[in-house]
Parts: sequence; C-alpha cells; structure tokens
Amino acid sequence: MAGPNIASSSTGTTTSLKRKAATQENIGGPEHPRKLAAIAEADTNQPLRPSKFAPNTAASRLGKGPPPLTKPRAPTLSTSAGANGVRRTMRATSAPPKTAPVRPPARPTSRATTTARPTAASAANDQRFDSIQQQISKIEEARAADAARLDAELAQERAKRSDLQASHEALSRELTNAKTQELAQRQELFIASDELNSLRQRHEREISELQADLRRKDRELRELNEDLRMYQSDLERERETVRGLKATIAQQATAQVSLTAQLGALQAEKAAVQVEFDRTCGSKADLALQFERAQKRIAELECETREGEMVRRKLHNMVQELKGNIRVFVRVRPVLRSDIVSSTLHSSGSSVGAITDGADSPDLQEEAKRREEAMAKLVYPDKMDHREIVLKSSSESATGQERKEEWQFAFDRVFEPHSSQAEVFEEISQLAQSCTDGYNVCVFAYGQTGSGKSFTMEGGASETSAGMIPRAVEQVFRVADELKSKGWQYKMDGQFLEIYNETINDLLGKGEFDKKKHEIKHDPKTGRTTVTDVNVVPLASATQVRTLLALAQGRRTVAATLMNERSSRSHSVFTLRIRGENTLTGETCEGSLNLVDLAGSERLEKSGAGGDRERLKETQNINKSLSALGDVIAALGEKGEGKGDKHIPYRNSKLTFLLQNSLSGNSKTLMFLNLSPLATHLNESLCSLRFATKVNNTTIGTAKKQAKQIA
Ligand SMILES: Nc1ncnc2c1ncn2[C@@H]1O[C@H](COP(=O)(O)OP(=O)(O)OP(=O)(O)O)[C@@H](O)[C@H]1O
Repeated sequence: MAGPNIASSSTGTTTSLKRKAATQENIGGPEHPRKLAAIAEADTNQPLRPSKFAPNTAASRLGKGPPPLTKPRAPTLSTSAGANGVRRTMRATSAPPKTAPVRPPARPTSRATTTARPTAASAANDQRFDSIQQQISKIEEARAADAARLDAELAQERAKRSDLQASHEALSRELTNAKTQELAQRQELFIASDELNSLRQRHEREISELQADLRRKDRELRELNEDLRMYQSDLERERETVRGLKATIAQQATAQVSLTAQLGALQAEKAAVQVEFDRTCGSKADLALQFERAQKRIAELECETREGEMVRRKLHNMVQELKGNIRVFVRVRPVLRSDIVSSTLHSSGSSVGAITDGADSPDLQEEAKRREEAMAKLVYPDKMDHREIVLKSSSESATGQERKEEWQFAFDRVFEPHSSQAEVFEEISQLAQSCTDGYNVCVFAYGQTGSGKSFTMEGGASETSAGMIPRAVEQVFRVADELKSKGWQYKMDGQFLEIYNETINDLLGKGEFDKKKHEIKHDPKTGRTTVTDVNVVPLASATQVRTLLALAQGRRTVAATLMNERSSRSHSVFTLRIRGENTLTGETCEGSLNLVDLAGSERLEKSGAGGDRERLKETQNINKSLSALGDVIAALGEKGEGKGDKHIPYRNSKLTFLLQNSLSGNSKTLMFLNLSPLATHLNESLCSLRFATKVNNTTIGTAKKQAKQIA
C-alpha cells in the first residue's frame, strides 16, 4: 500500500505540491508535465508495475525471457529523514529520476508570464522557489540514496540476472535436452508409428488372410459337409449291402453245409482216382517202352521208304530204258497278237497300219474273231492222257467240192496252247534228274521258225516263264543237294555252243566273235564227247547257270527273217556235265544233260531267204543239219530193228556228230516238237508232225547208266 503511504507520510509541502500540480494542471492544461500527476495517480489507482522507463530493472533486462521468478517491488522514491526526523519515503515513479517531472524553476512558464505580479509576489515566489529548491535537494538526496539503493538492487538484480542466466542456461540445456529427448521421442514416435503402420498392415494382411482362410475353411466345410452327406448315403448303401451280404452269408452258410457234404464225397472219389493214378503210373514205364519201339519202327520205315524211293527210281529208269525209243512231246504255242496281224495281211492284203489300228482297237470281239480265223483246226481228243493231236483242213477240190482232210497223231504227250512252262517241265523233270544217276540225257526242241522252241527251252526272264534249261539245271542242283545226305558229292560244269553255218561257236568264250576252230572228239572208252578250245565253266549254283545263259543269249547269232523277226538261225547246245561220288558206298557216276534249241525247220521257199545269198546259205545249212538229224534217227531206227551193221551217218552234220553219244542209244532222248497254231503254217506243222512221228517210232536202243563201283 505504497500509494497511501506516500500520501499519508507526506508533509504539508507534499500536499501543497500535489495541489500545485493539480492547479498547474488545471491552469497549464495538457502542456504541463504530467509525471508527478502520474505518481499521484499511481498511488491511488493501482500498484506499481515495471515501466518502460526503468530499463535497468531485472524484468526489463530479461526481455522476453521467462517471467520473473520474484515479484518486482515498486521502487521507493526516497526514504529520508526529514529535518524533523521524520523519514519520508517517496514512491519511485516509473520514470527515471532524470526525467522527473520537476522542472527547473528558471524556466519560465506561460503561466508566469500571464500572472506577472508585483515584487511581493516575487518574494513569495522566491520563498517558494527556495522551498522547492530544498525540496529538490532533498529529492536529489533521496535520489542519490535511491540511486545507491538502486545500485545495490541493481547488483542484486545482476546477481539475480546471472542466477537467472545460469538458470536460463540450465533451463536452455534442459530445454535442449528436452528437445533432444523430444526429438528422440519423436523419432521413437516415428519408428513406433512406422511399426504401428507395418503392424497395422500386417494385421490387415493377416486379417485378409484369415478371412480368405475362413472362406476356404467355409468352402472346405461345405465340401466336407457334402462329403459327409455322400459318405452317409454311401454308408447307408453299404449298410444295405451288408444287410444283403449277411443274408447271402446266411445262404452261403447253408450252401457250405451242403458243399462240405459234397467235399466229403469228392475226397472219397479222389482217393479212388489216386488209386487209379498209381495204377496208371505203373503202366507208364510200359508206355515208354512201347514209344521207344514205335520210334525204332519209324526209323526202319523211313529207311524202307528211302530204299523204296531208290527202287522206284531204278524201275522208272528201267521203264525208260526198256522203252528204248526217243520220246516226243508236242507243244502247240498260243496265237499271238502279231500272228493275227500277219494272217490278216496274208488273207486280205490290207496294209499293216490299217490292221494294226484294228488290232489296237478295243473291239475285243473283232480280235477274237480274227484269232479264230487265224487258227488252224487243231483238236486234242485224248482228254485223259493228252497224247493225241488231230489236224483238220477243209479246202475246195478242183471240181468245186469241199474236201475235208484229217490227220491224227499220237505222241508221248501233247501240250495244248494254254499249258504253262511248269506243267511242261513236270513231265521232263524225272528225265532231267536222271543225269544225276549217271545217264546221258538229251532234250532238243524241233520245229519251224517262230513255233516256240526258244520259249520252251530258254523261256522268259520271269520265274513263271522260265524255260526247260533253267528249270532242269535248278532241278539237278536241288537233287544233287538232296543226295548229299546219302553220301553223294557232285561236281558240275557246263558249256554252251552254237552251230551256225556248220561252224561251232563258243557262246561262253571271250570277245564278241569266236574265231577259234573247234573240233568235236568222242572218247569211245568213257563215251564222253569233248569240243576243243571251248570254255567249260565249273558250276556251283543254278543262279550262276542263269547268268551264263543270259551271257550266251546275247552272243547268239540272230538274224531277221520274214518268218520271225527274232529268228534263231543257229542250233544252240547247252551241256551240263555231272560227276558224282558216293563217299559212303564208293559208287561213282557220270552223266550229262544236253539241252538243244534247234534252228527253224521251215522249208526254203517259206524262209523268205530266196534273194539273200547269206540267208540262203543259212537255210541250206540248217536244213542240211536237220535232215542229217532225221537220217541219223532213221538209221538208228533201222539198226534197232535188227540191221546191226547199219551205218549211222553222224558225221553228216556238226549237230549229229556233236550229239552222237546222246543219240546213239546210250542216252535218254526227248524231242519237243513245237507247233505253230496258225492255219497258214498248217503244212509246215504237218511236215513237222510226220518227222516227229518217225522219230517217236524209232527204237534207238536202251539207255545205259554210266556208273561203276570203285574198287
Ligand atoms: N507257249 C508259249 N506261250 C506264249 N508265247 C509263246 C509260247 N511259245 C512261243 N511263244 C512266243 O512266240 C514267239 C516265237 O517263239 P520262239 O522265239 O520261241 O520261237 P522259235 O521257234 O524259237 O523261233 P526261232 O526258230 O526263230 O528261234 C515268241 O514271241 C514267244 O514268246
């Protein structure tokens, strides 16, 4: 309560000052200094506060710092003991002492000017001035005292300030620490927040997983429920089945009882069978013995069969020997397309081109008709043995009457046009294989040009069209192979000759033409025929023979004639010599197989060689050798009829001389008569059939086996 204190402790002067001040204020108006009034007002209205004019106070020095820790005290203006010993305390104003509102008296005021008074008044003023001077000095003193006190307070305040600074620094440090802590805490907070976020995310993830899991579980649960439902229905079914099975078991149990009874019966039966089995086992040894005996018997029978086969072969050969004559097979070839062309040419005189066009046309009926017309009337009446052939012809006589003629012939076998190569070979296979028994075998094909001699003897390139030569060779090799098991070892060699214009040509020789002069030699002791300077090739297989035949075929002299554009104008003679030795019995044998394809037998006027000297010579030579063959056969026939000293003209031709040993009665001879089926060749066919009949009726003696026992 400083204000009232000041007011109460002030003297009358103070009160007057106040009044003066109030008066001055009233007089002077707003220009008068107002500090003192302020002091007075401060006493009455409110407690003193630190002023902006007190910069030295602790509060003002701290500036914006934290609020003062101690409440500032209002400054005391002065505490001085007055002259009367009364200590006056003046409340310090907020203004610094320097700016005290006390004006120096010297300064004239506006009021002084306006209120100029006489000297009495100035004495009063001086008095007042003195008192004011005194008051001022007192105030000065008080101010000094206040200054001292203020210094002390200032020091205190400074001390406080330093304390405060220290505490500020401490607080700053604390603040820094607090900030650092806060920062750390914030970081922790961030980290924690991050963790919290990640935990939240994980949690969300886990929640979603759990939800998915839950959904899956739900689904599984549904499935399990479904399964359960199914299992329940299955179970129900199974229960039903079990009920059924139980019923069946009950039935089975009943059946088992009856089966047990049956089993008892069967066991009894088994015992009986066992007894029977034991008895059968006892007879097993007997059966084995019987089996052994049976096997022995089989071996004996096989042996007998082999012997029987040998006997059969001997008898067969004996029959052949007893027959003693040359056997003749007739073979009529089929009508060829080229035959139709040529026969039409002969009969109608139309051009070849026109006929060829007709033949190529699809009109098969026309072709069949032409074929019919081209064919000669050949009949084969012997349907059983196929031994006969009848030629029929109808012509007009000079008197205009139809003259019918018929010629009947019988031979060892007649082959009709449809006969296959295999069928023909079947008939000569026995003959061919008898060369492995030591016989000389001679098969020759006779007939006019184009009648099928080469086809019969050599045949075509295919398996089915292969002729007698390759088939006979294969047969010989096969038989020789079979006879190995009986101890026979065979060696074979072959030669292939051609007689052209009475000259021997080696078809297996080297070079295109054989320029060597060959001589035919007969060994009377061995009955072997050899030709000098010809290649005799050792034969190891039938395939090799086929290769040789193909080689020889290429070398054959072939010249075109009107009769056959591939007409062979030479005789070809393939000879297979075979020598066998039986290592078990010591027997040896030597045979030969001569397969002869004769040149065409047509008459000179038919050969179309009239204007060609070379062809004429060929035909003459062919005919000479064929007639020599006929002469030899005829002479052999006569000799066979008892004219023992009959000369056999073998030397009249190279052919007969070469085949001497095969024709002399010491061999098995077969002649194929090949016939053309054409009407235009009827006369030639008749001539050939007459010649073949003569041959067939000729007895040339019995064939002799050339075998001997090695001593
Ligand atoms: N049985 C047959 N089956 C089918 N075609 C045959 C038969 N015989 C012969 N031929 C054919 O007749 C034609 C004449 O036959 P091949 O050449 O054999 O007569 P050829 O008498 O040997 O004549 P050449 O005396 O001129 O040698 C040939 O085209 C031949 O294929």
